[in-house]
Amino acid sequence: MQNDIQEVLISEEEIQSKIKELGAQLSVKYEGKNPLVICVLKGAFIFMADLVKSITVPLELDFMAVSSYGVSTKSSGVVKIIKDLDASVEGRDVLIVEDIIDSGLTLTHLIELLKNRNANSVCVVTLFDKPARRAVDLEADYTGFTLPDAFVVGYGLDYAEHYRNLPYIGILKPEIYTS
Ligand SMILES: O=P(O)(O)OC[C@H]1O[C@H](OP(=O)(O)OP(=O)(O)O)[C@H](O)[C@@H]1O
Ligand code: HPA
Ligand SMILES: [Mg+2]
Repeated sequence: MQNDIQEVLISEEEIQSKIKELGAQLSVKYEGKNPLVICVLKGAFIFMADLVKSITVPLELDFMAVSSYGVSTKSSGVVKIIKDLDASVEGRDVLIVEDIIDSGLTLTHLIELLKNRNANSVCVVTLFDKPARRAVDLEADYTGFTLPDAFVVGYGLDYAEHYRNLPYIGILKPEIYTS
């Protein structure tokens, strides 16, 4: 698996220290509240698990599975809901936890959906952002790292369902997805 990586972009240590910072900021933001923290599966599962350990206010968790990439390195533009939330978001302060914002299509769709379901507030935290690839005007409220325009894997992010378990973020050798 490591042999398929051309370059490590962000190390495990850098990721863990950034998540502690984000957790501290979110703990201040949600002081006195009981946010509903939504993990956008599958990619955000590792970030969500690490992030909530650094948030000190009481919170509830829910999970939603969406997919727009399939086995491709480009968004299909169609956001498929594979698993919906268990809880109602009506009147709730919702924190969406994403691993990466690329075209922005996934999040635009989700934010719209949660607002239509009458969430009291919707805030987005993403660990990674690739602003160069945006197809719609969208910015997260909290961002961990800004990435160059390259397809990356690791720390939850996959290529054709592989590499999610790498503890760092790396760029895949081009021959892996062009062959
Ligand atoms: O800004 P966008 O261009 O919409 O891309 C970002 C989304 O794409 C990836 O999910 P994917 O569809 O690959 O599903 P996965 O999390 O199950 O891998 C990623 O985890 C984000 O949810
Ligand atoms: O760079 C990426 N890697 C993996 N999944 C993704 N989904 C959007 N962008 C990416
Ligand atoms: Mg994916």
